Amino acid sequence: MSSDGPSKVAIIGGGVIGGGWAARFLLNGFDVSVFDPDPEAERKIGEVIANARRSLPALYDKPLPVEGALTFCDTLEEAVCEAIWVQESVPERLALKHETHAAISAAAGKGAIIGSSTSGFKPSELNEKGARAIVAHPFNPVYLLPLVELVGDKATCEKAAEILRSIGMYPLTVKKEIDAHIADRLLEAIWRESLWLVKDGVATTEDIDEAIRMGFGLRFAQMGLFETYRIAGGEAGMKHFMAQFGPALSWPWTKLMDVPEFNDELVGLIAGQSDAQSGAKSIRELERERDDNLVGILRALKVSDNASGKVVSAHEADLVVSGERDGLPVTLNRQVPSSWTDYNGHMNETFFLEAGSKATDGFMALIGADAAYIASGLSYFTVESHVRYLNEVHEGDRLTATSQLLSGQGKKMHLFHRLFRGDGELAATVETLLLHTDLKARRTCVPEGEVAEKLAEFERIHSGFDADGAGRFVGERPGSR
Ligand SMILES: NC(=O)C1=CN([C@@H]2O[C@H](COP(=O)(O)OP(=O)(O)OC[C@H]3O[C@@H](n4cnc5c(N)ncnc54)[C@H](O)[C@@H]3O)[C@@H](O)[C@H]2O)C=CC1
Ligand SMILES: C[N+](C)(C)CC(=O)CC(=O)[O-]
Repeated sequence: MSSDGPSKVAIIGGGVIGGGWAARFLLNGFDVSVFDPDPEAERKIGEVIANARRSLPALYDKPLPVEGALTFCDTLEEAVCEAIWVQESVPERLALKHETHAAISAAAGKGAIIGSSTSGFKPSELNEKGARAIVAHPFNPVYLLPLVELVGDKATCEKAAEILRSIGMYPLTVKKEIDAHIADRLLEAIWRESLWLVKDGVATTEDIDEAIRMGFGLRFAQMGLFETYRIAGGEAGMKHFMAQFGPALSWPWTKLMDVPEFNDELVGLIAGQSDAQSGAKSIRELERERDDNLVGILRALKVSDNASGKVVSAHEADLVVSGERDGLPVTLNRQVPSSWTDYNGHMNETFFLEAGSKATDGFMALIGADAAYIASGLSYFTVESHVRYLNEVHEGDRLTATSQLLSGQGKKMHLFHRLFRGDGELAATVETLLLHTDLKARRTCVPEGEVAEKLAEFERIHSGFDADGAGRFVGERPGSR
């Protein structure tokens, strides 16, 4: 985003991938203009964006920027005009890519990044008729998966990488151009071998999916291939692994050098089994199932600070929670993820406390008891909390917390958090008492310096506000005092 307002991105081709790019940019505050001659494009992109809205914000414990504006254009030229990034996602046919890139190059501004989502074409092929595109190959769903393979002009790839990081993605620059880049070459190997296994009657499409998701698929999200196999070599590591399994390279473990004949019979066999396996659910339902699982996995990796979880954390660090409500600081602002809801169809009790705990973290940052302070060996420990559940909260609701300091005397920090729903209703209060603690000695101690000063300042300001609902005992009737 520029200081003059949101920057504009153009999406040329708004199918599965173009729609995903549109959602990723839009939800990160960019204005997005789409050109796609399909009369159904607006409906389809609308459905993809709806799925993105319920999943992408759920990755973060902070709010994403204000959403940009989405415009559908009648011409490619109109979409591209003044865009800082033009992303082509038309079908994978080289002649169509040439035609489209000729039009984009003619219409785009000189400084605009022109990216192609191509799964397999090299930049030298895309540009053989004079265009200036780089490959920016994403993964489906583009709004959730961080990886984008960048191939082509170094300076353009560097500029593109910076923008991709700002929208929570992970740019991987491919060292030399090659057909199908990196990941699709790996996927193609699994895909071809799987087609053989179904064609030869060894396994059904469902058996193959179970073989992936019950086993090595689980490993791949967190350690990839080489780190996983290093561990599989036992204490002797990769050398031992290679000594043991190296000979398999010349055993008949693979048919990769051969491809099954691509004909109607093969398509019928695979599509028929796939329909039997998953046809009871619509594609949009399957997408939502996939997205919920991906959010869960990405959030788990965020907690363990591993793999793609690090990308989510890095993006989250750039997001800001700020502002005031009723004169009190806003210390939490986030969307309620589906993983916070339960069998009663609303936010589970546990997560009100989690939200209160995050609001405490937010308040600690405000008084200078932030990550650097904690790393210096001082922190706060919670010793008591009281949650009042006042109104239901549902998946997708915007949850905001304000924090009021009731007392900051000595070692004590007594906070009263109010949790509000997006419609402004008070959903809960979390009253919590914390003690300032020396992390090395594991003993309480009195805070000094900036933290003590800020506590005194907040206490002075916040004492002027009422704290209706604070100090109640469990089971106390409303209005009984
Ligand atoms: N589907 C996937 O899993 C992935 C696909 N890709 C790549 O993304 C690109 C697009 O693939 P999908 O989105 O899957 O295809 P798609 O068929 O879902 O969408 C293509 C869209 O382009 C539109 N289109 C056709 N001609 C056009 C033109 N002249 N100008 C503007 N729009 C036009 C179509 O109406 C359609 O909406 C391909 O290069 C593909 O290799 C990349 C990553 C993953
Ligand atoms: C099947 N595919 C080649 C279009 C896959 C990709 O390009 C990436 C993905 O999302 O799997």
